[in-house]
Amino acid sequence: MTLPQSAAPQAGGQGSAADDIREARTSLGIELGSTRIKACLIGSDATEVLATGSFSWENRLEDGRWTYAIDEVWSGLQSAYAALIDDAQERHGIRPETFGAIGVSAMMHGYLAFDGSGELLVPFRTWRNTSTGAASAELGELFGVNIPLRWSIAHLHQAVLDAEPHIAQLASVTTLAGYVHEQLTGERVLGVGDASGMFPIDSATGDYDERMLRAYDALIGDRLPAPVAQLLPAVLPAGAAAGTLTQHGAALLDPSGALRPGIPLCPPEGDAGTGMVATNSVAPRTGNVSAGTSIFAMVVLEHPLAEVHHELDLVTTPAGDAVAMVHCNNGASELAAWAGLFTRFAAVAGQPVSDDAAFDALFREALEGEADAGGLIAYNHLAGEPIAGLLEGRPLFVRTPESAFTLANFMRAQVYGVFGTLALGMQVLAAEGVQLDRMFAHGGMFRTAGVAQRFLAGALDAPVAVGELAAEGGAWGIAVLASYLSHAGDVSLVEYLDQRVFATASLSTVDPDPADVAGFASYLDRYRAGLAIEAAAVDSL
Ligand SMILES: Nc1ncnc2c1ncn2[C@@H]1O[C@H](COP(=O)(O)OP(=O)(O)O)[C@@H](O)[C@H]1O
Ligand SMILES: O=C(CO)[C@@H](O)[C@@H](O)COP(=O)(O)O
Repeated sequence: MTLPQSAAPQAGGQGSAADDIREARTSLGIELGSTRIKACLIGSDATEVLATGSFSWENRLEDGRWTYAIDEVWSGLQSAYAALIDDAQERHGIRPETFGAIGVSAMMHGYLAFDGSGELLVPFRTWRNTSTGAASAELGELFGVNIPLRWSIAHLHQAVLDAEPHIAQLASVTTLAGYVHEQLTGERVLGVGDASGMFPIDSATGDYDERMLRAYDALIGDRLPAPVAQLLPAVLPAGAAAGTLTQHGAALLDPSGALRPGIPLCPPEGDAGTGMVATNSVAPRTGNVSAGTSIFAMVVLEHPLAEVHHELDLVTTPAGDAVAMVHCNNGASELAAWAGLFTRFAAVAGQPVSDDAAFDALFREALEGEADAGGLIAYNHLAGEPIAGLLEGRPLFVRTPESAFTLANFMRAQVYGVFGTLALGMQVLAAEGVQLDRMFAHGGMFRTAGVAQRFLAGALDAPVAVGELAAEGGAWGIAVLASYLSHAGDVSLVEYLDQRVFATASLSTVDPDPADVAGFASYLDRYRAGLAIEAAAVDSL
């Protein structure tokens, strides 16, 4: 997800925003996304973004596993934080040294394993790894719920099954947000939404499911050094106190020494939860789609699902309510690769354009394409894609000799390709009878207004809303969760968002165009049939 566009500077740089910063009526949100680490500062009006900062990074495939270096977590956080401080100085004439509250959010799941002295035992294994098939199948059977490949317990169990030597020294496992939060505060805790992507949560207790904890301990016997509950972080709901910034934590975030310790932190959350907050989608029947490096749709459930489906993951809101998620490992990265190719072409042709301008031109062209993309098909599978039954990624573009190979159709096929696997999963959710009042979309694809939004409405055959702060993301969502710390005693999270944060927010909603709906349905038929080509590519290339 991406950050809100910069708010307008206060007149003379010394208005109420500067007062908010000086008097610490602010909340700092930090999100470690797949392609950017983002920092976002809000004031007493949560909808006003006072300053932002970011740092670009990329996962790497090392020894067959997607990872990020831990050193880069810290250098990236420091850069994003420093950029935010500079932005505050430039826009409001003041360098913040303290905040009312801080929150940390990050990509969810995966595996960060530590020994008793806090040493990382193996390189960070991110959500994108699909090497946990045996573990996920065994746990799904044991628990009677879908355990996706990227769940932390699947990573842990796979390491046990593979008898990895580090298991003997294992003292704790956490997510990226949990790790950063612990370094900043000394507290080994996790927001319930992020925890739900480690191990199944019982929404009635707001904690790890007791029955499943016991079943896992019985299965594992002495193959782990401790009962699994001792290895996992403690679970907290939104609004709970989750520790304060220590001297050590302050120095990690701001090596200049200006940042003061003692600031309260909210429970660290995953980007699913902060996406729900950023789109006011935490109440039953609300849904949202996040379209970034990955793409995933979530709907807050009114009733438990009737059956287990491998296409549907169960997580929770930051308040602990059950959410069904259709998650695809591959979102808009392949689209970005094609946009990069065209940007380079423009440069070598002597007409350089910015990345945003290239997206704008290519997306506008896609609007001119045929409703079914002229028979062209694009597969965005850079990484394995469980819903499509693919263990590895092989991005492909396919056409027949008679298909209409134009730039407009090509670009429409690429945008449709981002929504292809998601649409397959959404059909399963619809067949479960899950009702939703609206779908709210967010993420980098919506930086170009009106195009991805229209095609997504066609793909889902449902109205799609995009917020005024269209590209607002998890960094803003976690800043809002941090601001909720001082209100949690008075109002529920749903009320806080409805009444205090989103009361005046305006939305642009696009209804599905019947021609797009029919065109996408025909694209999806070909897309589904062509998955056999993808599987063959994985086998032979
Ligand atoms: N101006 C733009 N218009 C449309 N799509 C864009 C634009 N800029 C970036 N994107 C798309 O947004 C994606 C990044 O989305 P983002 O939500 O920031 O990702 P993440 O949170 O996973 O790092 C890129 O892969 C790219 O395809
Ligand atoms: O796996 C999940 C959510 O379940 C995400 O954390 C993961 O897809 C990363 O999301 P981004 O593509 O970085 O927005």
